[in-house]
Parts: sequence; C-alpha cells; structure tokens
Amino acid sequence: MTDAVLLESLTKTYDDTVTALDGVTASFPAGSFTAVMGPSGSGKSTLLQCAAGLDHPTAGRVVIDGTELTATTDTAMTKFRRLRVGFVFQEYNLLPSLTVEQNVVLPLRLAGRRADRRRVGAILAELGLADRRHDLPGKLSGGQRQRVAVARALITEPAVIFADEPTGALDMRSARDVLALLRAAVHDHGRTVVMVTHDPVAAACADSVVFLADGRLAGSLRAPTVDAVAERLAHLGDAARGLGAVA
Ligand SMILES: Nc1ncnc2c1ncn2[C@@H]1O[C@H](COP(=O)(O)OP(=O)(O)OP(=O)(O)O)[C@@H](O)[C@H]1O
Repeated sequence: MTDAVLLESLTKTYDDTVTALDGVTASFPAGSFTAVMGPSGSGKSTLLQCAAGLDHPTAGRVVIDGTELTATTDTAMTKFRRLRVGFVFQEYNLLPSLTVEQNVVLPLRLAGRRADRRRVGAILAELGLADRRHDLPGKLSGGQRQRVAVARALITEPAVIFADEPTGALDMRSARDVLALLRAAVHDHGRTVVMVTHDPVAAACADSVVFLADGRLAGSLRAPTVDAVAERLAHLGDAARGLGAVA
C-alpha cells in the first residue's frame, strides 16, 4: 500500500513557547480511514492543519500523494490543495449565498476545471441531496449541510480528505449518516480519510485510531471498538493530568 499522507518529524511551535507538535512521524496509507484522538490541547487540530498545508510546520516534512508540500511555494501548495486535498470542518464552512450545487462544485471552479454534470448529479444523489441542489445552505439542516461539505470534499477526487470534528455539531443520526459517507468514500471509492474527533463512537467507524498526547504520538489502535477507544483515551487523560502511565 502506498502512503497518501506521510508526516516526518513534524514540529510546530507557537511564539517559541508552546510546542503544539513535537516531532510527529506518521503515515496514512492510501485507501484507509484513520481517526486522530487525544486530550484537549494535545495537538490534533495543529496536526491536521499542518498535514493539509493550511498551516506551516516549524520543522519536518509533509508528503501528500508523493508531493512534498513543505518543499513547495505557497502558491504551488494552494494549487495542489485545491485538487488533491478535501476538507470537512465541524462548522461546515459553506458559502451561504451559493446553492448546494454551487458549493459542491466550488473547488473545481477555483481550480479552473469544468464540472461534469453527470458526476455532480451522481455525487448529489449518493449523498441524498439530489432534490436540494438548488437550495441555499440556510434552508438545510446541520446534517444536510455536512453532507454538502462531504460532497464538496469528494468532487475533485482528492488523494486525501481531512475532517476536523465532522460530527461535532450533529445529532446522533446525522453523525451516523456522515460517518457512513466517509466510510463509503474510503471503502467504495478508494479515498483516504484522516479525521480528528473527540467521540469514541465516531473513531470506532475508522479502520484505525492514532492517539496524540502533548504533541507526540501516544499509540494506535487497529479495528477500534468504542470501548477500547474510550479506555485508551481515559488513560491518556490520566497521563496528561499526571495520574499514571500511558497504556
Ligand atoms: N495560534 C496559536 N497560537 C498559540 N498557541 C496555539 C495556537 N493554536 C494552538 N495553540 C496551542 O497548541 C496546542 C495544541 O492545540 P490544538 O488546537 O492543536 O489541540 P487539540 O488537540 O486540537 O485541542 P482541542 O481538542 O481542544 O481542539 C495547545 O496548547 C494550544 O493552546
């Protein structure tokens, strides 16, 4: 299996005082679904931002689909990101004045590509949005908005989709729908998903979980179950509070 994302000795410090990431080396194979978990402040969002090229690491390398993001200019990185990287954020980040369909095809437009109408139609249908394509996001529920965000992340057939708490603002049923879509993106369409989450139920939908503590890798779990994830997290929380060793 090739790596869709490779992080090498990734370090990020803020103001020379806060070390948000401390030499993280990790790889995410193509066609895998990985959850990133850890106590609050452990560096999860920073990891995602640096891996996705939305922020610059202080040191280390980020390689996505064979391209070293950390070795390119900002302009080249933005171009690469538009077509090869998809994003799903907790707060959807849809443009309120664009319709569902316009939001979904936006990454293609920004990259100067034409949208294939059949493909757009197929994605909207697969995500249960066919009859909402002309609606503005304001008319949609949270779950529907997040499905639009997933469709937008999938439209360019990116090498990797980064999701930061994609179910954090959703009720249980909508969260389950969105997680099923992310799983389908991986297992039916061969995409790679890296998802930050606080929720052991969401993490158990992934193929594996990597844990962060104090900006460092603190273990991983394959074929995670909700109980195993919750137990590992509890230990990390204890360790972060100085109550015991990391399991
Ligand atoms: N822009 C910033 N300036 C200074 N410090 C920052 C900045 N962004 C993050 N940090 C610090 O870096 C560390 C890691 O933050 P990060 O947001 O990556 O953690 P997290 O695991 O995603 O936390 P949470 O689960 O609470 O969202 C924290 O100590 C945070 O205070």
